[in-house]
Amino acid sequence: MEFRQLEKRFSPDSLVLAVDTLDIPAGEFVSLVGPSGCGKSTLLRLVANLDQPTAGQLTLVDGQASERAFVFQDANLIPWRTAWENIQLPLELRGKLSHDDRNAIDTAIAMVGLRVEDSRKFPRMLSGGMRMRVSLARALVTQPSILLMDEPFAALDDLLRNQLNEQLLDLWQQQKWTTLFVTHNVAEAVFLSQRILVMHAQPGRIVADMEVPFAYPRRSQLRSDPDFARFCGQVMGKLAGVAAL
Ligand SMILES: Nc1ncnc2c1ncn2[C@@H]1O[C@H](COP(=O)(O)OP(=O)(O)OP(=O)(O)O)[C@@H](O)[C@H]1O
Repeated sequence: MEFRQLEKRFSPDSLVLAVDTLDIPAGEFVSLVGPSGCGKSTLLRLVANLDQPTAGQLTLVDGQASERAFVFQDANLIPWRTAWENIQLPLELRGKLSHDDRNAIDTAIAMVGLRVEDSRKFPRMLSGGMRMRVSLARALVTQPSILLMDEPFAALDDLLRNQLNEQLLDLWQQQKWTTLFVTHNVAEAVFLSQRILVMHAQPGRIVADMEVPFAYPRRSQLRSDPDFARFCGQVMGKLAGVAAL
């Protein structure tokens, strides 16, 4: 993913996002952190092709443009469809469902740890964590090469969030999507990512590009490692520097 002099304005006199040079290799897990309104979601929307830059270029190389999937903070499920039927939706939009599509749905359900009996339920019958698993399965069913996640676990309790973080990492290690993950939680960004981009507001710019020095697979014990706490402190320091600007 190559960003070159990329700019986004919503009106001529307000520059919301400016990314001069940024390269994200295929398969990398990158988190974006920064103050509210600094343009994190805008950057994700540009990568998702949900919005267009007003200047510059964003190039997706190596066939990455083929499939991009987006997971939002709100699971955004259709209430009158079962979980299974929600997951089926992106395949349905491509055309008539094939036998392979049905297998892909079953695989996605198994990947996110959803029970088959829960996949037959309607969203209102599922917990917040299960709804997020359905939302993730709906993103994964298309076998994306790019996964865009905008605070997907922010509404969940810490225990569940940690569990889902670990499961997400296991899946990423198997599937190696190029992943852009927006979060306000520094520990979550450090636990998940290979690289953290710290952003600054007005206009949204990347002010620090930090490599996370922990090997995969990462297990829950990492969260109580003093080196983990130290690195979180460094990221917090960059964020505090941004807030002080
Ligand atoms: N469609 C739009 N029209 C006008 N302004 C917009 C639009 N979308 C976003 N903005 C503005 O662009 C800026 C960046 O918004 P964005 O949602 O990308 O920030 P963010 O970093 O994701 O914020 P948060 O952490 O609060 O979710 C904000 O000032 C916002 O008001």
